[in-house]
Amino acid sequence: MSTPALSIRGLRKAYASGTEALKSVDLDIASGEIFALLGPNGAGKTTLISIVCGLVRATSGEVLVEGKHWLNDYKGARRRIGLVPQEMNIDVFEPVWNTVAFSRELFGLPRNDAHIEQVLRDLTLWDKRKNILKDLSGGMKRRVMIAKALAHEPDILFLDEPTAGVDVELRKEMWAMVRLLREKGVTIILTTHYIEEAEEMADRVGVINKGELILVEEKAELMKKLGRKTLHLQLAEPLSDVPPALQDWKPRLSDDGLTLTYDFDRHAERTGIPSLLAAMRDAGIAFKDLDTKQSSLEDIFVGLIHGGVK
Ligand SMILES: Nc1ncnc2c1ncn2[C@@H]1O[C@H](COP(=O)(O)OP(=O)(O)OP(=O)(O)O)[C@@H](O)[C@H]1O
Repeated sequence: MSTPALSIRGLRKAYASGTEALKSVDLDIASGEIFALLGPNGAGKTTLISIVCGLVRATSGEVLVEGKHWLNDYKGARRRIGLVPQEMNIDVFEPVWNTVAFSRELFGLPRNDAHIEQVLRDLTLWDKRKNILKDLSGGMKRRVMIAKALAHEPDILFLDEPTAGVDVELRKEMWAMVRLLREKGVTIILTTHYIEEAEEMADRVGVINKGELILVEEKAELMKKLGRKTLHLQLAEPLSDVPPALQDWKPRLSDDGLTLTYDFDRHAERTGIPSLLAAMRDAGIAFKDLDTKQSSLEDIFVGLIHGGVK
């Protein structure tokens, strides 16, 4: 395997308050991949990013950027990384061009107007380069944040909850933007609460909970391995409750009493469907229609956080 863009080994962080935000995390990120780090509030996502970006000091463990030990080459490693933080850290009275170009200067790099122009063009901000940030839409301001993080030509880009609180249209626009960046060879690590975002974009998904990386998996593999299906039965007559005869299958009844939903493992030898249908027939419960649906990554995620990996 070629050298990972990023290697994290035994990373631990205990804050002075005593909170163990990270408990020995190991993770390799391949060059050019989009990796989504999923986790509930307080799972340790921001702490992980902050350590890799040099904003927070780890209690122990190591971080290698393109095979180089981070601590031996802090400046070099940091230059390879761009960070788009959750909070917008921009001066709203500055023009777009200055904001982005200044970010590059902060890394002590020589001026490179051609690169800044390319970044602004890629992010469709070129026409707005002279506008002050205050006059831009929310979506454009977010793009300026990305442009700032790309100004010093990093190979790895961290996006900390890139679409938190934005509308659906803007979220889709951001996704398109991230894909374009990947096509240009940037390795992307994003944290998100939105399962849909990971499902839509990531090559691999990591699930972090209470400071522990409980799962790292190819997204497609994850869906296949843990994917459960749901059977929906449209009943001929409404039920007021799930009848005792069906309790073994733990089906859920919709509020209107007209739909029974049953989760099953499509890889299991016995899905439980024939016996459920037989029990319904014996109990005199007729249905008009039935269909099955693949569980989403969201269902898998909720199952992992609350029930552990089976
Ligand atoms: N500076 C700090 N001092 C003390 N505890 C902290 C500090 N920063 C974070 N924590 C704690 O560490 C844990 C992990 O927090 P972190 O912000 O990394 O989680 P997160 O997954 O990014 O959460 P969110 O999705 O809400 O941003 C939490 O329990 C949090 O309260």
